Amino acid sequence: VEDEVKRTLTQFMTKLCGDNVQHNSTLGWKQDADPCKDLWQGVYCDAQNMSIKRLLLERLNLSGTLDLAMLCNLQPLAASLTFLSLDGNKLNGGIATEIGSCTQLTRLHLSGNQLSGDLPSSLVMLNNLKRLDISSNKFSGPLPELSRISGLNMLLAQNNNLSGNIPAFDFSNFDLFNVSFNNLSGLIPDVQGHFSADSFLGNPYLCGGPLPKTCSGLSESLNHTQTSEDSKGLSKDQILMYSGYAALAIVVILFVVLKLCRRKKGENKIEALNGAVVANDGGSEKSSNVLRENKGEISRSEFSATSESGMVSQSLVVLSRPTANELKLEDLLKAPAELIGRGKNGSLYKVMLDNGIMVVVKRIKDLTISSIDFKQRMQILSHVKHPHVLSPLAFYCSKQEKLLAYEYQQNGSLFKLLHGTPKTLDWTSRLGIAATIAEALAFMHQEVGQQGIVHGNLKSSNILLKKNMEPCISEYGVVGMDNERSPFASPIVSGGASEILKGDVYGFGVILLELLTGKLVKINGIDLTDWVQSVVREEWTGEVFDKSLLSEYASEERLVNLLQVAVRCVNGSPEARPSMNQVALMINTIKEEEEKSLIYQV
Ligand SMILES: Nc1ncnc2c1ncn2[C@@H]1O[C@H](COP(=O)(O)OP(=O)(O)OP(=O)(O)O)[C@@H](O)[C@H]1O
Repeated sequence: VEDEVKRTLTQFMTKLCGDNVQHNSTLGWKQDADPCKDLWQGVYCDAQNMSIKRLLLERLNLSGTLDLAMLCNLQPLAASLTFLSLDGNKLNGGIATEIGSCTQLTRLHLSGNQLSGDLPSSLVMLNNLKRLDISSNKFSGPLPELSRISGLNMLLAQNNNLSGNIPAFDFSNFDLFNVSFNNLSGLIPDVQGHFSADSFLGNPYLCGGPLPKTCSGLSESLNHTQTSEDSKGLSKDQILMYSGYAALAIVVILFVVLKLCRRKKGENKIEALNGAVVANDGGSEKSSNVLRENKGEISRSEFSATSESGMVSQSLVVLSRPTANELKLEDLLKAPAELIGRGKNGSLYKVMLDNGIMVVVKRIKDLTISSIDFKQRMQILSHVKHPHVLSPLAFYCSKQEKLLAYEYQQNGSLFKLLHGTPKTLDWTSRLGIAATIAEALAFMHQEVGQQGIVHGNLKSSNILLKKNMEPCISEYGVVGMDNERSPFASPIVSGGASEILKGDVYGFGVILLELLTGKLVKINGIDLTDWVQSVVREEWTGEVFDKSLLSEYASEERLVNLLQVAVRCVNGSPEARPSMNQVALMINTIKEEEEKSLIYQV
């Protein structure tokens, strides 16, 4: 790496460290070392041309100043940097206009700092940007016209001080969008059913769907209110408007009270129903009905789906639209169900709905999790979408019964693909699955891991194959809902979060071993992990690999590279395991090498 780049990076880090002058050398960022060849923490390079691709400096207690101008003014860096993450530090400063020169950036993550000032309009020049996270800072001023960045699929800007209108985004492009708890105003552009009120809450002057507040007359009075902020007295219009609100509030309160009274009645019936279900669990096998008993007693209206995504209620809460738009608890109650699994976390039913859609319903076995925790967890998970993580369609929660509905994946699981017959999974597909799952898991760890929501039960039967045979992780966050020390019980995880995440890293390592060896996790009582480790110790590494991979001439070098990643993941001590982010990067490098070699072969 060129001296100029090294110098700029060390200066950039010195500024990030602020008063903590020792910090940059403990992170290995030394002028006399090489960022790509030596161990500079958080620096990831392109192995081919030794250029800096990613700077991932999350949660390192950096309390200095962010100087993006320094980084983006240096051509070689600006031309290579694709991912910059400084989440969860205590950085000051802002986003400099020069950010517009870092044109290769696909991800910019700055959440959880003390950054302030306006967002520069040069952000719009980042044509490659896909994910922007500036949440939980002190940014102010308007949102730039980010709608002009066509590939942007995530914008997290919640918990700032942003003002002005929301640009006219095409929300169908977004997996994640949140601007809640700012000072934004005006009409929300059409979200086309993609996001719920949660993404916009806490902006007193924002109006229109999906917020319950309509815009009629409000924008006008709002402009008026904002321009005459200093004037003490209320205008006639404002008095009218506020009295209108007061009347509306009274009507809403009356409505809620009425609803609660009616629901109380309904609840008793549901509890009775659940009692029957729980009691029936042991006996119901094939072609039973998940929740059929007593259904005659229940009137239709009491089971209508809650229309607000993520709202807490006794009825079915629909999380995923449009797939589950019409899904009602009643539909699940009356549909024929087939028991397809009884794992340690509960039973799994395949349910054919009236409209022909097939869903699976997981009945969570452990009922010690409180309904509040369960609902809260579902709320959080419903906002975190990744194309390779299966989101629940809906959930149901009462004291005695917790259900989760997912779309049925007819192509089965990775377990079946690897261990069923015929075995058809070639090396390129296995490497592709490993890379996709690693990236999806790294994403989930980044988005919800710090809140203690991990997969908790990662295994090949929980990796499902979608219609296009692409893999996805199912049942993310279902485990760990039970015991009292559940990470979720104390969302403020201090220092323990990464430990919890390392359980998933282990589970992922075992999946890698299954992909590489083609063997079951337990064969005649012998643990696959122990077996692989003993064979590798004896230096018979070649013996480990699935014979079918060797016979298709898969590169042994890359098999060994992937095995090394797997062995690091299943290390006995959690702290020695890499993070999922590091795992994803390592596997991507192996995959890129594989792809290059294929091009040469052609
Ligand atoms: N959405 C789905 N579509 C199709 N098959 C599924 C779906 N979810 C799970 N399965 C499959 O159904 C079977 C039973 O699933 P279940 O979750 O009960 O088993 P498990 O993973 O062994 O148990 P547990 O997760 O409780 O430890 C597994 O083979 C799994 O791959």
